[in-house]
Amino acid sequence: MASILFTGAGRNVVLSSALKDSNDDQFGGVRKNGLSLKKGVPFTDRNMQGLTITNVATSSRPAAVIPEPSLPTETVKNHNKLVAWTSVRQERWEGELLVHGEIPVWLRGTYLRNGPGLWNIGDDYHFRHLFDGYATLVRLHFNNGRVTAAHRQIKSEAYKAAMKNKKLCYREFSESPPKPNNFLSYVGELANLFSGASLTDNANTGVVRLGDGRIICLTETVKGSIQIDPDTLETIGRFQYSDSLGGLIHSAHPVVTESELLTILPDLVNPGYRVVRMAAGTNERRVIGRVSCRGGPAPGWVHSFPVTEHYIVVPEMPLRYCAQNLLRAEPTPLYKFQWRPESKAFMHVMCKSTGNIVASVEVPLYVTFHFINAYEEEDEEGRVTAIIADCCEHNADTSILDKLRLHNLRSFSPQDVLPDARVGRFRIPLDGSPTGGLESALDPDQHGRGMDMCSINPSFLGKNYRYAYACGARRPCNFPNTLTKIDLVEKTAKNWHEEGAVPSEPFFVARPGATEEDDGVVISMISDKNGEGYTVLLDGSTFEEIARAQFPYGLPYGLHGCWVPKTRLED
Ligand SMILES: CC(=O)/C=C/C=C(C)/C=C/C1=C(C)CCCC1(C)C
Ligand SMILES: CC(/C=C/C=O)=C\C=C\C=O
Ligand SMILES: [Fe+2]
Repeated sequence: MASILFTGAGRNVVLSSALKDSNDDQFGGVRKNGLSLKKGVPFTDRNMQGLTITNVATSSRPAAVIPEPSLPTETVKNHNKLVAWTSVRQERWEGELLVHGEIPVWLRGTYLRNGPGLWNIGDDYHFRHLFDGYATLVRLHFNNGRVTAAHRQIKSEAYKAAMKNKKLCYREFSESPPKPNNFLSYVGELANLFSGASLTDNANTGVVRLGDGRIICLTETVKGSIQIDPDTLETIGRFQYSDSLGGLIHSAHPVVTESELLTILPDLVNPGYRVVRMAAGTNERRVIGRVSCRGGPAPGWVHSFPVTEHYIVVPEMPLRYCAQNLLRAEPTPLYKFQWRPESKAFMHVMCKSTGNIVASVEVPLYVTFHFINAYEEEDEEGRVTAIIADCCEHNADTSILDKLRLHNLRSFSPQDVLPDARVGRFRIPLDGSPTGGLESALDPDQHGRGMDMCSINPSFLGKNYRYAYACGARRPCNFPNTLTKIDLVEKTAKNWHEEGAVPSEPFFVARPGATEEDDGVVISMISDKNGEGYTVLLDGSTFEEIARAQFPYGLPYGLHGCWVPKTRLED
């Protein structure tokens, strides 16, 4: 085992790198024939981009051993370049991060982030779209003002098959294995699609902590629900639903509380949506209710959905699944979807306890991936008159999907090509009115007309709330490049920005005992323009930076995270 000593302000950080072939890793191994790391180089130097490492451990003792690890040649080109859209494959990496500023001592626990961090299969196959990449977990563990980090690939069947066979083996978001060349194999392929056998289980979108403590990584295919160990980031295995509900696809973002998981299963055969509940401690989903589509011919894409205290809102977006596109091997402009404005847009409201639909209204056309939150609006007598549901809304323009192609993201032109987005606020009346409203909750210029990747204080889930955190824009840009705190009452935003950097979803963690909604910190991981990576902590209230912790190499962009509080047992 070799170690790299990194010295920084008042603390020694040792990255011990096992530069042997690892027995527990059937795919990896350190790549050879690359650059050598200079002895004694502090880790703020740009020296470890794009590493493929099998095993790294940390140590807090001062180390004298200075290794010369080999880096892959391709890492050279990442120097001085944003690494957000570059594959960084880590079969396993762990290390303590150098902290600047002060991490509050009350912040004790683990932030896990999932996302597509590997967009190639060897040298020959390169994915096209951000959402295609193989799932990559990053872990930040906060304890007593210190941060340790880890980084590891999820071993889905899709990932293992790709690494073993050196080719794409399952249907990913935008890509499918090559088309069969004769009728018989085409029929087989059809059967594989409808049985789900050819769909990916690459759980690259989110990670949730169930009420019973199990950690599940998710994508939009039901089979892509994978349990991981939050301490080691090891893949435990597929999360098996014990019910017989079937279903091939579900929302990438279930709503998870201490007692249950709620999710939506779109029904492509008989267009509609099944809303299901899985109680904590079980693997069994039970149907709460079903709602049929009002437009057609297929359900709208449900990447996420909002809930209030008593209701589940089922969005029916005019960006709909498309059976023909699902069958195609080659990508279409909207991938597996189709924009059907003539089919209109709807919002359905289902009662959580009965499954009854209490409202189903037509709303203006919209495009969203992420709902922020929802709540019940009451009159003076306390009667619920409407549901307010907020989302990151892309002005009913599907072009954002194309902008998330890797080619576009990697084009570092100063052109302002990120389409405008806003906080879209739906008002869904519960008085039987046939239509609902959709307006901007604040002037989108407050957040640079960019808006996505949101979080709230989880204690305000489903309740009247004031603050949302998200990624916004400092123009010109081709991707959201700020962190923004939205005040929905004052209709203002506070913005954090560092030139050339791409921040990931700001994640709010409340201070234990807090009484104010914004009393806590916001965590984000940043890929900066120099090819480096760090995590930043902002004060949830002032939105000022309070600390940053530097990674020894740049991180690929990641999507969504969750918080695993430190348990008493760990004290
Ligand atoms: C990363 C992200 O936000 C979304 C990922 C979505 C995926 C992987 C969707 C995959 C699908 C298939 C492989 C076939 C069926 C349709 C669909 C759910 C889009
Ligand atoms: C990263 C993203 C949209 C950015 C646009 O402004 C959407 C991610 C969706 C999946 O989680
Ligand atoms: Fe998402």
